[in-house]
Amino acid sequence: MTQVFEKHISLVGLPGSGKTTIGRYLARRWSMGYVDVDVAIEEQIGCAIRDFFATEGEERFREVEAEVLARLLARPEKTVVATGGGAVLKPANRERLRAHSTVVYLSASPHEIARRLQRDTQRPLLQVGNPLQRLLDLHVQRDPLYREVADFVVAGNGLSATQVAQRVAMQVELTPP
Ligand SMILES: Nc1ncnc2c1ncn2[C@@H]1O[C@H](COP(=O)(O)OP(=O)(O)OP(=O)(O)O)[C@@H](O)[C@H]1O
Ligand SMILES: O=C(O)C1=C[C@@H](O)[C@@H](O)[C@H](O)C1
Ligand SMILES: [Mg+2]
Repeated sequence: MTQVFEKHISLVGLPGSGKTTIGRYLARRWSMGYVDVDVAIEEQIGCAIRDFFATEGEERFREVEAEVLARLLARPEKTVVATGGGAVLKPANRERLRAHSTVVYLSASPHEIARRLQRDTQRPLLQVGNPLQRLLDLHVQRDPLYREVADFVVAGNGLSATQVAQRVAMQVELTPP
């Protein structure tokens, strides 16, 4: 179903909450473009985010992330935007997300996400001895920020990625913002 939206559709949530997976589904469903901010950042920096974190540090990464997000949200053609898990940390990013997109928070419990990402080696923030504890800490810090920026909150615990994607689609289609 081709949909005409006045704003981009942005997905926010913890690492592993399904932003990339569900973003791709929605873009296909609505015949819209899709962009993964992490991929756009890697194109700009010319290396893996994991390596950039290691060499340049998180603060520099957040600056690049803010630049890339601003550029993508300024594009006129409406796209589905899968943000990085930490995009909501900067107030300027939250303002831009709200101004230029309908924001969906994919909420999922740290326990569920830890199960999904058991064998992950790509997410720098989770390459620690106790990834579950890290996810619990990130959840405490970020859940209020994801909620602050969100037009819709969709809970994914116990649902498949397809089920979550269908719920997001129904919400956005039934309640056009
Ligand atoms: N609702 C779901 N149920 C089960 N598995 C899921 C669900 N959503 C995503 N997954 C799986 O969890 C993993 C992480 O999902 P994904 O890469 O889409 O998360 P992300 O939010 O984009 O993470 P990041 O912020 O690190 O980019 C993938 O293997 C994906 O298939
Ligand atoms: O949660 C985070 O802070 C991050 C999530 C990823 O999407 C990447 O943007 C990066 O690894 C940082
Ligand atoms: Mg992703």
